[in-house]
Amino acid sequence: MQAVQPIQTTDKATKPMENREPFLTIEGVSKVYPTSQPEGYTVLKDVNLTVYEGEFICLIGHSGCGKSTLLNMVSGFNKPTDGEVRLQSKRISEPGPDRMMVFQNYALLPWLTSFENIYLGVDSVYPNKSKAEKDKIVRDHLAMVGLSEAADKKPTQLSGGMKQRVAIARALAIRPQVLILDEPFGALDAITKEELQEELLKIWNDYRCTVLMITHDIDEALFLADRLVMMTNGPAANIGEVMDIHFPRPRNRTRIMEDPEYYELRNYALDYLYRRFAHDDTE
Ligand SMILES: Nc1ncnc2c1ncn2[C@@H]1O[C@H](COP(=O)(O)OP(=O)(O)OP(=O)(O)O)[C@@H](O)[C@H]1O
Repeated sequence: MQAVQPIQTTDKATKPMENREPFLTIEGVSKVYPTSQPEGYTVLKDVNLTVYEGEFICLIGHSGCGKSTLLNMVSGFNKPTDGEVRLQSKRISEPGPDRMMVFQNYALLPWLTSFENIYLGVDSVYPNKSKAEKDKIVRDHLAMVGLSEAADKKPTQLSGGMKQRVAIARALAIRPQVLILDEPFGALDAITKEELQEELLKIWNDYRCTVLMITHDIDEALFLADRLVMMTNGPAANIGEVMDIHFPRPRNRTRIMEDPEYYELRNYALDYLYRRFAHDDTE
């Protein structure tokens, strides 16, 4: 039997990787939402994370700890109260085509076809490309997610998995540097979810963009991520630990699940979430 390696975690989340420049930097980020109380509600306090180019990062933590708030500050839809988020050396202050988000509820425009939903983003980011070039980008991305046949269908004519494929194609069609996924497979059945996880890994392998993904599913994180960021509970949540996931790529689900380290990591994350940072959801 293969020897089990010690689980590598860090509480600093800024561990330097050999000779690599930080790509995305979350530095001293706090967020306070206004409330009727003068001090407001501190969701996040002093969050620090360094992400390297091409990494696949999953983020896990109990409901309400501030995961979406944190990723919304990377997307630029939300702003830190203190601290800053930088992409390369540029401070993020607003949304931009270098960072695209995919949400659990797909967020497709219901009156547009799959083709038109993707075209809309391509057209706004590449206004100087010809119609033929833009059409080709859309067709290539529909093909990438296996939906060429569904180009003319509207969201109501698509299954949940198909809608999420369109949303992923739409995000990637404009070639973002960072893909931000907020529980993208949370509403899908188990089989569709596994299919899409595998497709996402293939696409990420081809594109090599940097991925930040919120999930509630430890197995999903272990299959997809290079590192699993584990949040503490709110209020004033931050990053408790970061777990390194070293399974070789390309990943094969069966092979990973036969690896004794899989259960070591899984149990470690479960223990973190349900014992050390147990959360009373009735609160
Ligand atoms: N715009 C806002 N104004 C005030 N409070 C907010 C706002 N957005 C989020 N919150 C609060 O901040 C906390 C964190 O919310 P957030 O959605 O970031 O958590 P989460 O970890 O992503 O939760 P979940 O896993 O349930 O999606 C919650 O208590 C939420 O009610």
